[in-house]
Parts: sequence; structure tokens; C-alpha cells
Amino acid sequence: MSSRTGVVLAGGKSRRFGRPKAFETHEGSYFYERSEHALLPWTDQVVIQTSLELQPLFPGGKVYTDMEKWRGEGPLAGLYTAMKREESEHFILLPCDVPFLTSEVIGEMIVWKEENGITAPCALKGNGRLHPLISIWEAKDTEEINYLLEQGERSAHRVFLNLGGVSVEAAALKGVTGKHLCNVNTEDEYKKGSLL
Ligand SMILES: Nc1nc2c(ncn2[C@@H]2O[C@H](COP(=O)(O)OP(=O)(O)OP(=O)(O)O)[C@@H](O)[C@H]2O)c(=O)[nH]1
Repeated sequence: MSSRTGVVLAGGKSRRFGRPKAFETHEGSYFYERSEHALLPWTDQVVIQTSLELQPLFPGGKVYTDMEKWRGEGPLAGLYTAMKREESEHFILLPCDVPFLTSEVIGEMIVWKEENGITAPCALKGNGRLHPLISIWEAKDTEEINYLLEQGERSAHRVFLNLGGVSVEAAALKGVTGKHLCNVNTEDEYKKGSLL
């Protein structure tokens, strides 16, 4: 059983961006690759969780589509699918639209969580809000997430809170800045983030 699996969320519609965000580039790498590379040093494996439409565009590796039942229903369904498919103690989640985030941020989060003995999900807080998709989830919570999905819940934020999730302030982590957390939904946000 591998103890940490990285999950890159790379489905969705990218309506605000106008084309699939996963395949935008920053410094010569696709956005999804940047999330993948941020996770690789800290995990035993990284899986990409995407949609049926986008799956053929990825070059290989473990590229999963969301469970049929919740196809197109958002990031939480993507996380749950990966948790069901892979045996792992911890799931480190990243969206594909945080091109400025680095592996150092993930390392700092893991250390903070372990040092503080947190056994609940843990997510980063910064730029004035919680980032439930920049987070670490526990295999023990898989069935509770399933239950909440079955109840119609689709918000990763509310599920995180429901499971007693603990947030860590970016400012409490060494070297982590607002730029790292910059979430790119539009071309303008990408340009602004690049200037930070
Ligand atoms: N696997 C999976 N990932 C998703 C899904 N919806 C969104 N994501 C991912 O979750 C992250 C946040 O997505 P959003 O920006 O909120 O949604 P989006 O559909 O990509 O973009 P908009 O259409 O502009 O809202 C991104 O990394 C998306 O790729 C989904 O249904 N399944």
C-alpha cells in the first residue's frame, strides 16, 4: 500500500478560461504538469483525474475519468474517484490551475500537518480564503465523502468542513507566498499572477 498518492484535478469545463486550462503553459510546462511535478517529490505516485473528453489528450500514466455516476459533477467527484481507485493512506490534492505553486509548498504542508498531529483533512488558507483543493485528505474518510456525495453534496469546501478539516495559513509556512496560491480561472488572472 503506497502511503501518499498525489491527485491532480484536471477535469471541468474551463468556461471562464475559454479552453482547457490543463493544457495552458507556464515556463514551458503544461499547467497540469506543474501540479504533477509539485506532487511528485512527496508522493509514491501521482494520478490525473479528468473528464472523458480530455482523457485522450494526456500522454499516459494513470489518467482516470470521474466515476460515471458523478461525471461532470465537479472536483469532489474527482477526488472521490481517485480515493476509491488507489490504495493509499493520504491523498494530496491539487487543481491543475495553480501554475505558480511549487513542490516546496506541498512539502511545508506535509511537515506542518505531521508536526501538529493532524489526522483530519488539511487545506491551505491564503489570499483571504480557504483553498479546499490545495489539500491533504485521509483514506479513512473515503466512505464519509461517498455518503455526502450520495446526499447531493458537491462542495469540496463544505465536505472539508464537515470532516473537521483543519486549515493552515500560508503565512505560517516557510517561503509560501500569495503568488503560490494564485488560482487561474481567466487569462487575466494568469497575467496578473505572472506579475506578482
Ligand atoms: N476531475 C474533475 N476535475 C474537475 C471537475 N470540475 C473541475 N475540475 C478541476 O477542479 C479545479 C477547479 O475547477 P474550476 O475552475 O472551479 O472549474 P472549471 O470547470 O475547470 O472552470 P469553469 O468552467 O471556468 O468554472 C480545476 O483543476 C479543474 O480542472 C470535474 O468535474 N472533475
